[in-house]
Amino acid sequence: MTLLEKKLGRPMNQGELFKETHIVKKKKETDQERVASQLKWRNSYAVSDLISQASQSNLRPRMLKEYGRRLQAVQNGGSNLVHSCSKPLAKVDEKAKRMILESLELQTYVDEFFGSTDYVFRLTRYKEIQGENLGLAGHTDGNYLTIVSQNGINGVQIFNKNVEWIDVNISQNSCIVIVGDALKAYTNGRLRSPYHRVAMVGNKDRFSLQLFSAPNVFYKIEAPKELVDEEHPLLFKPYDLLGYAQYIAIRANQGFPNVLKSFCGV
Ligand SMILES: O=C(O)CCC(=O)C(=O)O
Ligand SMILES: [Fe+2]
Repeated sequence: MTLLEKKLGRPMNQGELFKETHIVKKKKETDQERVASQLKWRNSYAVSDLISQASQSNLRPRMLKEYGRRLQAVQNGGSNLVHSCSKPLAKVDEKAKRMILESLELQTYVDEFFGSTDYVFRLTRYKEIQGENLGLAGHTDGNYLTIVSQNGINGVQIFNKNVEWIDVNISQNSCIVIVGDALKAYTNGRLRSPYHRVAMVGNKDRFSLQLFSAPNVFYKIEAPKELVDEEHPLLFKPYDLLGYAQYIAIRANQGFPNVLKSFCGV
């Protein structure tokens, strides 16, 4: 149970779920405040939150149980809203992953890859604030793929090679597919995980749905031998997501682009 659920004495309903992931930024924050508020915000449903909280303390068994309970609820259709919102994103996720594996001629790994994958679905509301409003600071995702769907309000920005933040502008019915560090490592760097953030500039609230697919926390993330040769030497030592999340948690945030390389780069 989350703290709010403990207080309520029952699981949260959808409205409360939205509130819990609600980001409000009223003033320019110091770095310390930003990290603190991000950690507060991240106290929701992302697998990385769960792992980082879990790995930091004796919360682990309870958090994992809670995580299991929520996944079960979604799988059982226990929450129609969550189920109906996440299903189309799951389809995109599956299609994208199949295309990626096929394009790298890794068809024989499809079962193992999908079999080792866990999913977390998250709903986030970014509140409209006049002026500067950084909804989520720069980071790379640690998982395989993140599928983002939004209510027509753009906000995601990608950091490009020219050291500029580029807006990701998509049409109302499209979604964004973000490659995470686990897929970068698995593909031995064939796919890159972009450094990105959420910056709100408009005057409307932004609602975003995110489906995170990730290797289960103990799965050894290792590039298949087919992707490693003289021309493509192994870039990352095998690792698991739990270790990676612990590494990031110790550093308090994910705020630098080459965190994967610094963690397990060869
Ligand atoms: O809310 C969004 O649009 C993207 C969020 C994101 O980048 C993340 O949660 O890792
Ligand atoms: Fe992200």
